[in-house]
Amino acid sequence: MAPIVIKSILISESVDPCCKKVLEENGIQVTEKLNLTKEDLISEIKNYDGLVVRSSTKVTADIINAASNLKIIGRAGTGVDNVDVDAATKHGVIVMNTPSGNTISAAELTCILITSLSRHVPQAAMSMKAGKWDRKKFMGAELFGKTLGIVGLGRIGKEVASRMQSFGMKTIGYDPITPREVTAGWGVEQMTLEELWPQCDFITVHTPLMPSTTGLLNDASFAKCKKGVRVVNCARGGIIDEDSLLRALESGQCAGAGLDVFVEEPPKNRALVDHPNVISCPHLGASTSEAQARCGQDIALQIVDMVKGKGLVGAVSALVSLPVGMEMGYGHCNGIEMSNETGAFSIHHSGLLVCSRTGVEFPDSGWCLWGGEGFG
Ligand SMILES: NC(=O)C1=CN([C@@H]2O[C@H](COP(=O)(O)OP(=O)(O)OC[C@H]3O[C@@H](n4cnc5c(N)ncnc54)[C@H](O)[C@@H]3O)[C@@H](O)[C@H]2O)C=CC1
Ligand SMILES: O=C(O)C(=O)COP(=O)(O)O
Repeated sequence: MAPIVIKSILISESVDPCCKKVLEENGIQVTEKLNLTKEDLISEIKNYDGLVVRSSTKVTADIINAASNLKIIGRAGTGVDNVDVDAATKHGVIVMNTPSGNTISAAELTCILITSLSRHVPQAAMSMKAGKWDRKKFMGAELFGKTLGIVGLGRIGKEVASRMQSFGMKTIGYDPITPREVTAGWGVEQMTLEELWPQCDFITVHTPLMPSTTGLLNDASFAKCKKGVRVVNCARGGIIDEDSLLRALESGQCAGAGLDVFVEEPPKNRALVDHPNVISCPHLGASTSEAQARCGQDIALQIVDMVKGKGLVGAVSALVSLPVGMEMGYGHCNGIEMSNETGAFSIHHSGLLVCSRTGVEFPDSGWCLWGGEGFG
């Protein structure tokens, strides 16, 4: 791979200081400017070879079009839905993420929301602060023996399963790519969504946001659930349709929701946040010092490796050809029949890798490219 020259990088969000340190140690000039407006970013971006973001900076096509020198957009985290990957690819800008750096933190917050929902901890704490001692109102239910449905059995879904199994929960799930025999090894029985909905006491979603996952939980799927199901979304706003969720909460079909993410962040419509059976956080899944240190360091090291021509780890936007039978690395890709394929992949909307031979979509799968060859 030919080295790519990166002399200057703009960091537009609160990224761990180790990111700046590693880049500067490798001769890259770093400028941190937080809370830029879209107009500010459009006028600034032409001065930089690289941009490092988290989830708040919306890197739209008009920003990318104005970025005459930009070669890399580094996402210190997992989801790249805030970056127009198509526009970046058209402009020859590489988009890179660090998908495993915040897995444990996001999984832990998910489990915290599940356990809090079962015992109304946030509501009880608020009532104590209001000077009350209300033991009756906050009667809960044990998690032991209950069924947790996990939709999306990738990195975070897997970690959630093992943690909630330690509470004695039965874990069932659905994933169109991760093979059933792989998740059976983690104690997660896979089934169709139709079979899953009516069995669950709790449902948690861990998919990327893309057309096939938008509104996965909607009026029709809520209607198939047990009355009183509780749901958690620590993935992306919109995977659980927000209007349907509100209707299900109001009718009692859904007894509680734990929400870390929203369609609009921060949400202007406060109906869900204000609902008494909703516990919510301002997108805190990755907000731990450990996750931020990993993501900040990983994105800096990946950029430095790219500059040195060592590799393109984490790239989600490079047009890439995989040699026949190449080892794809992680569990759920190993399930794809690659052995007789020359896997020509191209990037689709929302950062999906699409195999031109099979049409199989790989969400958010920069890590699939580890060890790959033939980057353009
Ligand atoms: N709240 C937060 O701060 C954080 C949120 N996230 C988000 O969590 C989500 C999951 O992240 P990871 O587990 O790292 O991703 P991953 O790529 O490891 O796993 C996603 C899984 O979803 C599956 N999937 C795709 N389409 C599906 C469908 N229609 N139905 C069911 N499963 C489907 C994929 O096959 C894959 O196994 C992403 O949306 C990510 O952006 C990640 C980190 C922090
Ligand atoms: O990594 C992800 O997908 C996240 O949602 C975390 O977002 P953040 O880096 O905390 O803005």
